[in-house]
Amino acid sequence: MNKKISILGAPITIAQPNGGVDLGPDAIRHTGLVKRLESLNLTIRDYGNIPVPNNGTDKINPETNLKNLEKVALGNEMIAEKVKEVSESGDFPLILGGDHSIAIGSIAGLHDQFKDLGVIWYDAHADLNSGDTSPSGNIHGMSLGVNIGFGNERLTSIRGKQPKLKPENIVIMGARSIDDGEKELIGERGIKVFTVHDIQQKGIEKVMVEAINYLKDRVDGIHLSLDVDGIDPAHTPGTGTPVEGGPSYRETHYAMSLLHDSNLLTSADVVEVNPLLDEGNKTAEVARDMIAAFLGEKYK
Ligand SMILES: NC(=[NH2+])NCCC[C@H](N)C(=O)O
Ligand SMILES: [Mn+2]
Ligand SMILES: [Mn+2]
Repeated sequence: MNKKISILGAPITIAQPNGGVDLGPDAIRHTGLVKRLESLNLTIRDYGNIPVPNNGTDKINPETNLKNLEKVALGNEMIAEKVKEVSESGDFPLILGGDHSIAIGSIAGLHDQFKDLGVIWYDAHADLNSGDTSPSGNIHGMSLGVNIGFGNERLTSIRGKQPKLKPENIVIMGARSIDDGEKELIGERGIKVFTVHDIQQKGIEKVMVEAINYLKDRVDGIHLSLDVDGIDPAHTPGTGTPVEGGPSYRETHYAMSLLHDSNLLTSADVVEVNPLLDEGNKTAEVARDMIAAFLGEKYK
């Protein structure tokens, strides 16, 4: 495992409607993240927060069915630049959101270095909408779609027009709220999805091991995109689009630990922590614990 970790705050909030996700990176820092990671013998550099534009509107553009397209694109261009820089310096990029649109920038920034990046998208949602299929116009529900080259060109062309991910390099895990248009795309492109029913049936260990085995021979690194709403809202109430029935803290923690042990993890983003919707700072604390788990913390 890479021992040098670079933290980037990516506080985009205008790709979804709830104020407060912009405070996510600092809420996670306030849990003592850096100390906790230093105790794992990791070297941590914290670059602070990228000054993304966050003055948006809640109006949907009737032509595109998107909200705040230009500003979300600008913010993601800034994120992509910074992620590219950090990743090329040889550090492990750890990007703290911010809403899940930030994965447009983070993955675009990794693309120069990782031409066959694998992604584990741990999320209640698939985030495979586009303006044509979105029920909300919220770009945070479109970021995985954008990364496979699907959706508005202003977003898919960030750092070059080529798709940043191959559909067969993606595993979605924990899904339990997938829109009809997303289901179609999953079928068409053959994207691997483990829903919460698969987790229930096989157990989290089998699911994670299957995911790793599925990816390991075709990718040159694995990026984890951890949406905290992937975890059951009993543990992560501070998030804008919670969905009942998710994997528990314990299951997720074990999954993160297995992912660490695969030795394939090369970067991660942790998104959708909204301290204004939280109970105390509970959700950020869970985020910190999951980060520690995928960076190698063990119980004994
Ligand atoms: N990253 C997220 N929390 N996404 C939620 C997306 C919800 C819904 N599928 C939408 O597209 O509007
Ligand atoms: Mn989600
Ligand atoms: Mn998401």
